[in-house]
Amino acid sequence: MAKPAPSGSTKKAGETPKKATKTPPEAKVETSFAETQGSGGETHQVAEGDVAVLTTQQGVPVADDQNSLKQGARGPTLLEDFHFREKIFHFDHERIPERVVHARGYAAHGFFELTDSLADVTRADIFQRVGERTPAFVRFSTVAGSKGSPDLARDVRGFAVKFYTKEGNWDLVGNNIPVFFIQDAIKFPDLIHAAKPAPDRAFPQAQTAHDNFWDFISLTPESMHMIMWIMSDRTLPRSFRTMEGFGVHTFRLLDADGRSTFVKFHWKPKAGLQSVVWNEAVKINGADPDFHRRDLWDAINAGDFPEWELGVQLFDEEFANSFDFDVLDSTKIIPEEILPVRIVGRLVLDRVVDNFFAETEQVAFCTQTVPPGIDVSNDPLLQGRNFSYLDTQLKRLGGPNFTHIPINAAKCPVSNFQQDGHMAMTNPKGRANYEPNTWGPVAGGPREDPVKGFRSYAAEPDGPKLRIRPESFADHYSQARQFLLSQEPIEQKHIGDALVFELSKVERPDIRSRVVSHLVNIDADLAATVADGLGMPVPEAAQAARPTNTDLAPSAALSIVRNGPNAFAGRKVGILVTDGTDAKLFAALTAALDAEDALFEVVAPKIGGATLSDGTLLAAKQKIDGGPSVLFDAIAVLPSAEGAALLAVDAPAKDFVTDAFAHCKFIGIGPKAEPLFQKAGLIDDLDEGCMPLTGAKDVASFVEACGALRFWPRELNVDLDAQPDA
Ligand code: HEM
Repeated sequence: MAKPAPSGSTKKAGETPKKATKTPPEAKVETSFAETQGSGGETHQVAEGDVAVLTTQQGVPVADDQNSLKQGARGPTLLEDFHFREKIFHFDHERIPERVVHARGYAAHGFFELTDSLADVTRADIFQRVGERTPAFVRFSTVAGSKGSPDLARDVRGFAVKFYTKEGNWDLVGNNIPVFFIQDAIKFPDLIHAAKPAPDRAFPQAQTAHDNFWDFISLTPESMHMIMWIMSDRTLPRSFRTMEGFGVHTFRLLDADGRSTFVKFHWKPKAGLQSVVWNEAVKINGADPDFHRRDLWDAINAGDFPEWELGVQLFDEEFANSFDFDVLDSTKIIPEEILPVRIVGRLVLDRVVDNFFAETEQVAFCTQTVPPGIDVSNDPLLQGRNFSYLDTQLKRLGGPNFTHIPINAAKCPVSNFQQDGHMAMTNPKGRANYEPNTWGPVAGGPREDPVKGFRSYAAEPDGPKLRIRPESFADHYSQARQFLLSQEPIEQKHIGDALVFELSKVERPDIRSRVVSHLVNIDADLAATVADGLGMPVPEAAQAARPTNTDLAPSAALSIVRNGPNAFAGRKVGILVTDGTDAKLFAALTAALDAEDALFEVVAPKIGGATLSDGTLLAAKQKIDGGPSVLFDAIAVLPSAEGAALLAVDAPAKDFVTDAFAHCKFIGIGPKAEPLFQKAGLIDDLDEGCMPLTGAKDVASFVEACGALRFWPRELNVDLDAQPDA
C-alpha cells in the first residue's frame, strides 16, 4: 500500500520571486495549497482553505492522486484501485470522432441584434422586434484538414451560426463563399474523398493541390464558379473577423399566412474584407498554425469584439424565374447589383468559450434546424444536407440526445415525449409519455399548437419522380467568368498564380490539361496565363453544356480589394527593437497606434526585452525568430545603430524585412535601420510603401498608410511570374 505523503519540504505558493517583466493576466498563477514531497520525490498538492477537494466522478474524495494502489511499494497495481481505473478509463475515452468535414474549428459566443424588422415577410420571432438581442454561438472552420491542421490552409471557411431564438434554435450553417462545388448532395462524398488525403498514402493534409482533387474537379464542370472563388484570396482570410459569410442556398421566409419569400443570407464583416497572400500563408502555417484561433481569442479577450451585419436578399418566384440560371442551384449567386442586400441586424461575438471540447467540439449544427417562419427550399444540395448533419452527429456525439448538451440545448422551453437513449438528461416527468392521453391538462404533458407551431411551406409537387439534373442547372461558366472579371487586376493575378501553383502539384499532365480546358470557357487570357505558367499549350475548350454568357456585368461586391478596410484599427504592427532603440520614437509610434485602436507587438533579439535609449527596459512579446513578420499586418524597424549592425547578420532579422517586403506590407524604417535593409538586399528597391520613421509626423503618415490592406504596386517587382521577361 502506498504510504500517506510525508510532510517533507512544505512550500507555500506565493513565495516564488516575482518576475521583472509584465506577465499577461492568464499567465498569473495563484495557488493556496501546501506542497509536500512524497517518498519517491513526487509532488503532492494538498487542498486546504477554499481549495476544492479532488474527487472521483462519483464524488469520493481522493487522498493521493500521484500513486496507484499496489501490492507492496514495488508490487503490481491492484484491480481494486477504482480511482486509478476510473481515471484511466475516462482518459481512454476522451476522443470522439472528429467531424468528417470541417474538423478544425473555433467558436465564440455573442448575440444577434435586429436593426430592421422583417415582420412584413416572416413570422420568425427573431426578426420581429428591432433592438431585441438573441444569443448566438458561431463556429468557424476549415473544410478539408483534420483537427490538428494549420489555420491558413487554402480552403473554404465554415461560418456556422446557432441562434437560440424564443421559438427554438435556428442554425444558419454557411461558408465564407456564397457558392459550392456541386449541385446535388449525392456528389458530396466523392468531392470530399477527392479533396482529403489520398486513401493509400494519407497525404497531402489540408490541401487541394493534388491529383485526386483536380481529377474530380476536371470532370465536374459545375465546380468552375467555386474554383474561381477558392483560387482567389477568399480562401486565405487574414482573420475570421475579416471574412464574409453566406447561407449559400436559397431559403424561404414564411409569414403567418404561409406566404413564402425566397431569401439568401449574407454576413458582412465590420472590419472589411482582408486576406493574406499565398507565400505568407505558407509561412504563417509554420510560425503559428493557430493564427486564426489565436486572433479570435485575443480580439475578444481584449474587448475588440468582432462584428458582422446580417443582410438578406429577398425575392419572389417571378423574380427567381427571370434568370437564365436556377435559384435552387448552389453554384450560382444573385449579384448584389441586381438584388441589393438589405441589412437587418448585427452579430457581435463578445465571449470566448469556457471549454473548447464542451462547446466548440460538441456543438451540432443542422441546416434543417429552423424555427417557425423560416423554411428550406428544394435546392438538392440543401435537401441532402438536411439528412447528413443529424446522421453524422448521431455517430459523432454518440446517440440521439446531443440536443441535451448545454451548447446545443434550446434556451426556450422544450417539452415533448422523447425519452431514453444514451445520456438522456431530460426525460418527461410523470406517467404520461405519449399523446393523445387523458391524464389531464398538466399531468398529461404538452400538446400541439396549430397557430404558433412550425409549418412547412405548402409547395406544389414539381412533376414525376426522376433521377435527373434539371437543364436550368447547365450553365457552368458564365458566373465563373463574371467573378473573375469582377476582380481587381492584382486579384486576377492571384487567381492565376494559385491555379498554376495547385496544378503544378498535379502529377498527371492530362488532368492539368483538362482543368485548363475549362478555363478556356471562362476567360481566354486566364487559360493562356495558366497554360504558360504550367509550360503547356492551351488546350481546346472543354465541351460546354451551355455557351458562356460573356455579357454579365462585373460585380464590385465580389472583390476583396474593393471592400477592404478603411482604417488600421484592429490590425497589428510588429515593432522590431534592440538595445538602444530611440525611446521617443517608440513612444510616438505606439501612441499613434493606440489612437487608431491598432495593436502592436514588440519583437526583440531576446525575449527578456531591450533597454531603450532612455534606460527603460521594454518587454518583448516575441523573440525575433519566433515572431516573423508574417504574423503582422505591417512592420516598423527601429533598431539602434549597434542593434542594426547585429541584426544585419542575423538570418531571422533579414527574413523579417524581406518577407514583409515580398508580402507588400507597409514598412516603417527607423533612422538607424539602414544596415539591415542593406544586408537584406532591399536598399535599392525601397518604394513608397517603405516609409521613413524619424518623428511624430512620419509616424502619423505611416499609420495612415497602413489603413490600406497592402502596398500592392510592389507585387510586380517581387514576383518572378510577373516579370516581363519571365
Ligand atoms: C452549401 C454547401 C455547404 C455548406 C455551406 C456547408 C457548411 C458546413 C459547415 C459550416 C460545417 C461545420 C459545422 C460546424 O462548425 O460544426 C459543415 C459540416 C458538415 N457538413 Fe457541410 N456544408 C455544405 C455542404 C454539405 C453537404 C452537401 C453535405 C452532405 C451531403 C455536408 C455534410 C456535412 C457534414 C457531415 C458535416 C459535419 C457535421 C458534424 O459533424 O457536426 N455539407 N458543413
